[in-house]
Amino acid sequence: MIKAGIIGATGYAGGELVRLLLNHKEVEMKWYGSRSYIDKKYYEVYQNMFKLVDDKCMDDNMEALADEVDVIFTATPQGLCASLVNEEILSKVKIVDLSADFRLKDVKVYEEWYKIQHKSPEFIEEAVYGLSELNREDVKKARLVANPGCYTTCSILTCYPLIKEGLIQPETLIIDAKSGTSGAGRGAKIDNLYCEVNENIKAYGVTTHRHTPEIEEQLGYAAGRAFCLNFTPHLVPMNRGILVTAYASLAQDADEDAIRAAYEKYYGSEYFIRVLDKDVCPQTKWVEGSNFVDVNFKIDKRTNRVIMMGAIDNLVKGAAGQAVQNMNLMFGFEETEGLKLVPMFP
Ligand SMILES: NC(=O)C1=CN([C@@H]2O[C@H](COP(=O)(O)OP(=O)(O)OC[C@H]3O[C@@H](n4cnc5c(N)ncnc54)[C@H](OP(=O)(O)O)[C@@H]3O)[C@@H](O)[C@H]2O)C=CC1
Ligand SMILES: CC(=O)N[C@@H](CCC(=O)OP(=O)(O)O)C(=O)O
Repeated sequence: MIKAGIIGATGYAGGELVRLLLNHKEVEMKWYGSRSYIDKKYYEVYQNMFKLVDDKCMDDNMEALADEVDVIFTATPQGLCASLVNEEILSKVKIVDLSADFRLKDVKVYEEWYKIQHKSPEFIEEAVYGLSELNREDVKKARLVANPGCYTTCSILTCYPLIKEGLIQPETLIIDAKSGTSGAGRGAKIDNLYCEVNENIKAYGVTTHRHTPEIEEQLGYAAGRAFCLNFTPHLVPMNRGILVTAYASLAQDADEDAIRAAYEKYYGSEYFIRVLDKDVCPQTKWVEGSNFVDVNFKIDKRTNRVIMMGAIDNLVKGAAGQAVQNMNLMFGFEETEGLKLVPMFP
């Protein structure tokens, strides 16, 4: 058994990590990190943990935590992990950072989109982008994994095979994404009040959302060249779930058979990615509570464009589930351990 600690255990992503790790046969949960709830019982923060977790919340001291556990998850706001990590800590523990601190390889891009100064750029190069399906071998060897964002996970996985196989023109790519409100975290914000979200749908971060450079960077590697795309997120009145609808012009010679073959080539043997049957459009409910991503596509012959679709649970594959999948790879466990969750429906 390995010992695990979470900094930011009281947030939505941290709470989901606790739920998954309590069911993981190789992990013992040791540290429920928080700033606001130190010395309160964890179940007082999340009553669904009553009789399941008796521990108290601890502070967010990464130095002390590194002496107690084998793996640290940082499920904290942007900038925090980068401000705490150092070589001594990384020589003792492995870290899976759920924030964006180590996702972008160019620190200038990070500072421009996140509007904060990066506190430990020396670890950016070493950090492995933790999209397990694309970077499995590197994740296995990593000390520091940058867990991808929720929109980015769904967007990249939905489009990757077509870009990698040259079946679409990358510069024409437009990604429209919709998320449930848990994507915004547990903190009180006016934008997330019931009256603002219920019976409503709105775009936000148009042309400025910070997941844009992350998607561009990863899909740029697949394309073999840098390119720009349009990414527009929307907030919808659901608790969980992300639906991506992406549009791109077909490359010459790309047809339905070639596209289906590309999805099968990259995802046919993946446990967590399901390429749905022809004409079946992904729905967030079909993956809710699970670590699955469902993808599919349709060609519009009138416009010679392909519409790619993907659905994930933002808190599972989009955050905590993917973090556990990465941890499994880093410690040589079965990749699916603790994650063979059947989706909840309805
Ligand atoms: N929600 C989602 O769907 C996804 C979230 N993420 C990322 O995961 C991370 C956590 O997100 P989420 O759970 O949604 O956010 P929440 O706002 O729900 O939780 C934030 C957590 O961080 C802790 N925290 C806040 N400020 C500090 C600080 N200065 N020092 C130490 N701890 C602090 C909070 O603890 P306390 O209040 O007890 O002090 C809380 O546990 C973020 O980086 C987010 O971008 C990634 C993918 C998806
Ligand atoms: C609905 C909603 O607000 N979603 C969040 C994305 C959550 C996420 O994945 O964020 P990080 O990249 O910061 O880890 C947002 O748009 O900011």
